[in-house]
Amino acid sequence: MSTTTTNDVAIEYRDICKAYGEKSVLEHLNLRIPRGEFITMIGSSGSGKTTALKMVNRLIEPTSGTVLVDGHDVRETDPIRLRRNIGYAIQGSVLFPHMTVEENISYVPNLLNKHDHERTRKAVRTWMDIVGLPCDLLERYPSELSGGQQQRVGIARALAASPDILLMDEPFGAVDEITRGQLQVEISRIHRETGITVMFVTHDIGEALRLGTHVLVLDEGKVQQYGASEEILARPATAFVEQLVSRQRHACDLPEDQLCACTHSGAARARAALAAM
Ligand SMILES: Nc1ncnc2c1ncn2[C@@H]1O[C@H](COP(=O)(O)OP(=O)(O)OP(=O)(O)O)[C@@H](O)[C@H]1O
Repeated sequence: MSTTTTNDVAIEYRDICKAYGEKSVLEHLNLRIPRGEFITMIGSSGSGKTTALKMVNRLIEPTSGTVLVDGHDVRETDPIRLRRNIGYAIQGSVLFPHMTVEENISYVPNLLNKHDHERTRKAVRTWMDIVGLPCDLLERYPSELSGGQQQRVGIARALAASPDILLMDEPFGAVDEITRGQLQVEISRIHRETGITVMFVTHDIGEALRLGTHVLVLDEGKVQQYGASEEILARPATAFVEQLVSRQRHACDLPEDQLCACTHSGAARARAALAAM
């Protein structure tokens, strides 16, 4: 039985349903995300991942049910205050085009530290370092950066106000494989070092299994499985999850019959597969 108390829970979905007109998009989503977890969300296109993510910072409201952040119903929290504590990074560049890199990253910290610009100046340089960007890019405009650099600036901007929660919607979808690998390493390190709670939407099952402390698999608005990567690989709960992970297993050259068995050796093989990724 879980010993997680309400205080340890960063985000909670309580019986969330969402419909657009007649179309049901999320059905009775119940999920508790403990502080400091890195949740990856994966599923077919249109399965409700972005919808679920955007409910945390109130960009989307549920049709019924309650979303809690730090134990508080988000509907009762001022959206501006709520969003200051929640970083948000999405695919592609969403930087302000008319602002330099420094102005982009310091935008929210400047709102928060109105009188202490030196503190913000130092924080921006620290975040540049953390996301692996040289400070000589600070005076450039977004159009003068590569896609990977823009993505890193977007992550630095999302993190710059030191939020407790980071929402990422396919943040590495628009970059090449090498940059993607580097960004994955960096976001893992940032998560380890800051203890931030991360929700991360991806279409890449390898990325979901590699980055997530827990993986949420959605299909047609319903949770198919929620568990650690080893668990998902070793014991897929539904045919949908089985199909999703089978290609990953082939990539790792693991015998499916052994992975599917509910045995310790299955989990050990799954761990070995993850370590080899
Ligand atoms: N504002 C809207 N009005 C009507 N339907 C919407 C709206 N926003 C999303 N939808 C629909 O809700 C469903 C879920 O969308 P959502 O973006 O949450 O899915 P997703 O799992 O993130 O998809 P993808 O992986 O393709 O990004 C889709 O069928 C989508 O077309």
